[in-house]
Amino acid sequence: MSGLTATHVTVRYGRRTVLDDLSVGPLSAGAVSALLGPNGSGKSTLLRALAGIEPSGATVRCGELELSRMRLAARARHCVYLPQALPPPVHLQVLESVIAARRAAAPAGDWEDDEVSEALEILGRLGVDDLALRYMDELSGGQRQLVGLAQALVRQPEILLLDEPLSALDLHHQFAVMKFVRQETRERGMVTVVVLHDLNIALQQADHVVMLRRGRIEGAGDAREVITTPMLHHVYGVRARVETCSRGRPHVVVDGVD
Ligand SMILES: Nc1ncnc2c1ncn2[C@@H]1O[C@H](COP(=O)(O)OP(=O)(O)OP(=O)(O)O)[C@@H](O)[C@H]1O
Repeated sequence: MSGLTATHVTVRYGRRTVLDDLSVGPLSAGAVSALLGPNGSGKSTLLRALAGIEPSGATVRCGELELSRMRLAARARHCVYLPQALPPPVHLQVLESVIAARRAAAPAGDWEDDEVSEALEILGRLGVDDLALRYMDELSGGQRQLVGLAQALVRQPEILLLDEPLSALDLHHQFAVMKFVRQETRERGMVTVVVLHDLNIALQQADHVVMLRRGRIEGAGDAREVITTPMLHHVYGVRARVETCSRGRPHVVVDGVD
């Protein structure tokens, strides 16, 4: 499957136009693309427009799939969106909730026989299989975020849209989750788009970045080419350097704000 492309993305909230005729992509299959930018720059709005849950008039295509012509339920079978704010937890065991997500993705009568082992495997790869029999409404914020990721990944979408999936996670889980998401993206040839605030994670983990500012795309491409001193000043209003650490990896160091 080739990449995801969206053209003519226009979103208005009341009289305010937040995204004005934006074009994004192609965002490659088998690659992780990161949406970056300051608070309020339009990252979540763009992600919701890609998912089809924010009316935008956009044409959204992925390979042969004309997503913008599909009804939401059909679109959701190809494209899984994990919102920034997860819905309030229900009184379900973690394992039940992951299996329910898997079932929601499959047409009735087409359920997997081994859905318990599949759900446990995903939970295990996220390092939370020990939570399988705990109840969702008794989990911490970070644990809920990890289970939300398991629910998204178990649906095996062609397109995975994650809005700040690391926001509640500790250092270990931030890296473990990005590693897992990268592996799954490559192995399954998914198009993965993830909203991130941590530019160092984007530099290390994203194959492609899109930098937004006030609803406009200021740069798109390889993270090292987009995340530069002038760009950081222009977009975030910070005085910053992109240093190379002792292992040869780029790292953003902020010296001050304007
Ligand atoms: N439901 C809404 N009604 C009105 N305005 C909204 C709504 N949702 C978002 N906005 C506005 O649209 C703009 C873009 O918001 P969006 O949530 O897409 O930004 P963001 O880049 O994801 O921000 P953050 O990093 O803070 O999550 C902001 O100015 C925001 O106030």
